[in-house]
Amino acid sequence: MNKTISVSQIKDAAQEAYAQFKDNTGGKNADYIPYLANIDKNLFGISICLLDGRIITLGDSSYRFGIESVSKVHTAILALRQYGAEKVLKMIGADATGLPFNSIMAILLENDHPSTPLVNAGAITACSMVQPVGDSDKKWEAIVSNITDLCGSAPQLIDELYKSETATNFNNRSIAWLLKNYNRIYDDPDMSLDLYTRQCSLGITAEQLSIAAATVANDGVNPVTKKPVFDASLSPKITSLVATVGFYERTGDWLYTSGIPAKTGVGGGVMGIMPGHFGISAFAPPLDSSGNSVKAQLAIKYIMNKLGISIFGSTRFTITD
Ligand SMILES: NC(=O)CC[C@H](N)C(=O)O
Repeated sequence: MNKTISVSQIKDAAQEAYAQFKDNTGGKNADYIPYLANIDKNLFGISICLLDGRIITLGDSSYRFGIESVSKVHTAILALRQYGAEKVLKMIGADATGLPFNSIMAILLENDHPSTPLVNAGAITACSMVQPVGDSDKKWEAIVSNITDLCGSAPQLIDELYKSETATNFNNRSIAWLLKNYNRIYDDPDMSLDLYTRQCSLGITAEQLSIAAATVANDGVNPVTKKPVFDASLSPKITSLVATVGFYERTGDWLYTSGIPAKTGVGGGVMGIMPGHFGISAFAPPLDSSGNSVKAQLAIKYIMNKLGISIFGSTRFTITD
């Protein structure tokens, strides 16, 4: 089936989602990172970036929140840019773990068979791969400049979050050294962990994340700045990683109900990719038991279902004025 969807239909669906879920009180802020526990739980924003560069925003879409695990997508893209698709598959992998994002059990079970850059272990490995290996400052510059290219504007480090997370990331410290034990980390483990912690502490807006998602949906060309960021051949690789594990152990339920590959973070952000059509992001701090924003999930699901589209469906659609 073919159909057209107008920009005003998309705007209406987003507005309805915003109005319907604004006062939802489900979920609870992440509390294992002290900074996140204190963020206003009523914040709620939605942003959709179309491939012609138009952006539809609602609510707190320009509030800077902790990007957290959504940054795993960005740094996976950087590893893909620097190493290519084949090497990333060999050095990290592209499988779901089926376990929580910070699982140590997953590493033990996988032994030397790697998984994905979109859980903590693989994301720390991705940070270890960022070139130039051995140079923390230059690696950090590469990570930030890649995120800037994808979002079309710079993220800003939330120093308090970085300190809060560094002081409490004991589980991630174990992961970094366990990776070393299995030869699955390619730079100094402490440095790789610090880069990972810092990238998670970057402040980002829902609007910026929707632009980054739209860049993936647009074969690597940022639809707002028009800058080519990565080779078009990498887009399906990135979307497949996001589809496989974007919601950790809840990824199947998410894809089944929403129809869009998306990645979450415990800061409350979600970024979804609709290849060839748009990038979408929603942000609200309270999370479900797997660390995924309750309101962001509800909003994105509502919009997808209202528009009647799914990455798995046979309906082909064109977005018109
Ligand atoms: N799921 C997340 O967003 C987790 C990110 C967080 N920095 C952590 O490593 O625990």
